[in-house]
Amino acid sequence: MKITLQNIGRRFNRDWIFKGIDYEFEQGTAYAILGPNGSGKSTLLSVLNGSLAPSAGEINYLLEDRPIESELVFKHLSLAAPYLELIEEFTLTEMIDFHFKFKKRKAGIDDDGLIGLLGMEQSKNKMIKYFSSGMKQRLKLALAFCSDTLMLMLDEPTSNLDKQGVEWYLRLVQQFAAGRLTIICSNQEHEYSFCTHGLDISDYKK
Ligand SMILES: Nc1ncnc2c1ncn2[C@@H]1O[C@H](COP(=O)(O)OP(=O)(O)OP(=O)(O)O)[C@@H](O)[C@H]1O
Repeated sequence: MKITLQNIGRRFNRDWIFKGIDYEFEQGTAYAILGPNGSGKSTLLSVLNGSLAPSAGEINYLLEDRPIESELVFKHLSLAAPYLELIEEFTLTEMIDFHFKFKKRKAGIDDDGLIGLLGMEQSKNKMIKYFSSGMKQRLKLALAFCSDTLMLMLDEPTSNLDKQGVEWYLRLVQQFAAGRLTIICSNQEHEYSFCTHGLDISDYKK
């Protein structure tokens, strides 16, 4: 999988959030999208995952050298972000089963394996609405990591996680990000320090 940006810009009304981004994202590499609060990291991630059209420029996706339409890109990616909601009325087991109706599981990841990875054996039948904010964040991350997708896009992955949660996240990165195209939106070094490439939104403000 490869994503190519040519002269990409996005504006809301008359305000350009970023302009003139030329960049390539390649399979097997981890990228950090950096910048202060409100600089446009989540906006760029939405452009990259096909949920927001750019206002200028061209974005192209190649899967094994074949082009993919931006409307179909979602099939190949997993996204975890603060603005993505879990289904509060589901129990943990129901949420996992629902998620994997749409995405293939990574080999060897059954319900018990995933619940073990989360350390939530006691909460199998608890409704998501009774989960703490850290438990919800762990669940979003685990569902993204354990889906068999080529691209992993994580926006503020350690929000609501305590120190142990951050260590848990970094172990999942080691275990499940290898070989994928990984993109982390962040302004906290501990959550992106494993990334080998960085794109700073502040460089594209004009
Ligand atoms: N739908 C929208 N309509 C108008 N303005 C928007 C919209 N979405 C985002 N913006 C604006 O675009 C700018 C960038 O927002 P974005 O959420 O991408 O920043 P961010 O770098 O991810 O911020 P944070 O670190 O706080 O999450 C902000 O000024 C925001 O108000």
